[in-house]
Amino acid sequence: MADAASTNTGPASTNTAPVLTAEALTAGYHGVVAVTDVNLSVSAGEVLSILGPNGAGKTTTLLSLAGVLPTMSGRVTILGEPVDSRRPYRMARRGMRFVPDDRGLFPSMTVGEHLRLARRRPDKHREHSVLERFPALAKLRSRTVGLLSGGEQQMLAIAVALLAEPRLLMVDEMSLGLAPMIVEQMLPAIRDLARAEGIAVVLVEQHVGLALAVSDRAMVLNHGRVVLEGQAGALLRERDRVESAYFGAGEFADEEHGDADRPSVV
Ligand SMILES: Nc1ncnc2c1ncn2[C@@H]1O[C@H](COP(=O)(O)OP(=O)(O)OP(=O)(O)O)[C@@H](O)[C@H]1O
Repeated sequence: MADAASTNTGPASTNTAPVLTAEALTAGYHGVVAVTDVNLSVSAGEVLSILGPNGAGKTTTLLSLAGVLPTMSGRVTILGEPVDSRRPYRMARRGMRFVPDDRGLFPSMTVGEHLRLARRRPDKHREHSVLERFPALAKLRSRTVGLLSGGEQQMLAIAVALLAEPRLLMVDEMSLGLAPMIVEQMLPAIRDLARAEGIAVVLVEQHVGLALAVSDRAMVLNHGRVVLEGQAGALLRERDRVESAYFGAGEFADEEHGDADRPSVV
């Protein structure tokens, strides 16, 4: 983690026009609000992490940003165009890739078939440069996806998204069920590609410390609202503020639960 943090110096070549914006985004299910008043902007080459405890509204936010879940109010744009949940193909053509927490792969297809389908152009160099980041995948081309481990499937899902040369990559809980060692390899790999290729990245993550180490900015959601946001490096140094945002200031600082009992999230 220290390595990832030490290289967290901001995107190499940030194009300042935002790739993704949300203004006063409110979203939910069956008329019940789950997240409200989310405002954000992500530029090319920038990594934003959306953090927060279970049920905070992270996935709901990401689904709305990706156009999978229609917004109840507010506005989301990708490359200056309003997101239209009725036209997912158009959003994909514009370079949006969304990796859901169930990875969205076809269990009966092989790794190689996924990689071939994902390439926008018959460009072997692209495949090599993506697979260099995930060397374990290169040896598994003929393996059926249903027989891959969870970590291997996650690597494939990310590789498939990256092969399409996205302008915007959104990943929901990449670390779900993965060994910490794999997460420690994959998150910096995504950050490096984002920097090198100017991809705007939004991560929903439970590994708070690692997410902050690879991100440029982060926001913490709690009970459907943004309760803390800022530069990731600064938040990494101010873990008390992040923990307060997770647990609510003072919630654990009473007689029964001293600060020492408060679980660490960073
Ligand atoms: N399909 C759904 N129908 C109704 N309510 C839902 C649905 N999905 C999520 N919710 C509710 O919306 C709220 C936010 O859930 P969301 O999944 O966005 O949280 P999260 O921060 O991603 O949580 P976790 O870290 O546990 O995945 C929760 O109260 C949840 O119960």
